[in-house]
Amino acid sequence: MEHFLEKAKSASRVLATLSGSERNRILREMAEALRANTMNIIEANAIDMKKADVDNLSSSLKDRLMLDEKRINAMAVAIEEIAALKDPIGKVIEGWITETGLKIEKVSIPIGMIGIIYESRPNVTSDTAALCFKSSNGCVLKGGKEAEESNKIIADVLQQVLIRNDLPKELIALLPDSSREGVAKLIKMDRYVDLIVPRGGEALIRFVSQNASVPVVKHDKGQCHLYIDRDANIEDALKIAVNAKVQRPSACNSIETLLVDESIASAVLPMFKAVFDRENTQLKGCALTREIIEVSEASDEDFDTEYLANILNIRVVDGVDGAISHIVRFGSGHSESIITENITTAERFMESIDAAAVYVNASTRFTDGGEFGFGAEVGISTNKLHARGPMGVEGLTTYKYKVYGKGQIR
Ligand SMILES: NC(=O)C1=CN([C@@H]2O[C@H](COP(=O)(O)OP(=O)(O)OC[C@H]3O[C@@H](n4cnc5c(N)ncnc54)[C@H](OP(=O)(O)O)[C@@H]3O)[C@@H](O)[C@H]2O)C=CC1
Ligand SMILES: N[C@@H](CCC(=O)OP(=O)(O)O)C(=O)O
Repeated sequence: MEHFLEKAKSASRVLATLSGSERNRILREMAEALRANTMNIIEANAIDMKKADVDNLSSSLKDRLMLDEKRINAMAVAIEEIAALKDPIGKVIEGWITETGLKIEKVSIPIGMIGIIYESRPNVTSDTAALCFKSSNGCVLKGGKEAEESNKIIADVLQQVLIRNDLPKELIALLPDSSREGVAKLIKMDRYVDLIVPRGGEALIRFVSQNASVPVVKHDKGQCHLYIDRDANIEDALKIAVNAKVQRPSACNSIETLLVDESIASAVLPMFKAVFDRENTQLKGCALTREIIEVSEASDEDFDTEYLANILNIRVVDGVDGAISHIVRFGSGHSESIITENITTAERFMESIDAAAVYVNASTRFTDGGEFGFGAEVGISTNKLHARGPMGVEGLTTYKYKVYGKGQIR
């Protein structure tokens, strides 16, 4: 492992010799290579999917894992969008001249070597590789075990492009030992790895936070909420609630709980039940909810559960403050939304909620690198430092001060 990481780290230094336009050209080649290998990728993915069937994996896991022509094309488009972004490296963020006449420039630079541990979602392999390459970072990727064959072929296709361009293939590397022991070693290799991004469920985040000596940017689970205020436009609220739960329940940015202002609960809950029944959503409710509509009981454990499935809790709360209290207790700092036409209430929610993305009158499903205009994302950072929310190329940079003198001494 150490030898492999040493090689990968020294490979990452080669990136400093490439101009932004060269990196973009190579990225566009990577996109084309993915398209050209569509059938090979689908074949490799079929092996993973067959194993997923044999192992009886959940429908949300299979939905994340599955690749078809459309999804592979979307991966290629994401790389092209990343290529089209402004170069995040070498940007003078600020510049000034001090009293002593020193010219100081704060300039963006790559972080170096990034280790990314993620779920069984093969598009993350090409998305993160492309984001790292664009921002001149080397990367070591460790995807979920269920996606092994898909990840291998995607990484291989991208590496072949590097080789054709006389670049070391280790710039985009899969962790050779993908076992839990391999992860345990990786997160302690601070000599070679500059940042670890764990993207996944609670067990992964806990393990990495407790054991890493490399700095970590957590991409934790999404325990997301939608609050329907007394001043909500109910037509919008119904549409947004359905989208935030049903469009892709397996995604971390989908909601798990609907919070409803008690002053409108008896009028609106039957409407929410009707729309969710049409979507076959399994509803669970608090005691007040169950006085109004017929649903099964939601316990505190349910309010703390990320279903990643078409299941939704409903809780009646005492206005915006009740919603904020619930979110403070159960939220995971990912994405939260309020539906209201009242600007004061909207602002109160915006200012009080401590999450990576806080929405007014929109679906939490928008917390996504592509939707934010970043081309793709390494993931949704639930950290406050160093990056927050969809982590794109900007989140993969740091800076240094370049100080130009004319013989000054202090
Ligand atoms: N914030 C964000 O950006 C995102 C968050 N998520 C969250 O991820 C979860 C869904 O992913 P899920 O399928 O459960 O993924 P897991 O958390 O089970 O797995 C993700 C990765 O972590 C590894 N892993 C898991 N547990 C450990 C551990 N204890 N020690 C070392 N490595 C570990 C897995 O390896 P292996 O497979 O080899 O066991 C895999 O590579 C949801 O909670 C979702 O909200 C998902 C996507 C984005
Ligand atoms: N980029 C994603 C968000 C990340 C995410 O949810 O990942 P996952 O939990 O693996 O489905 C999207 O909304 O498309």
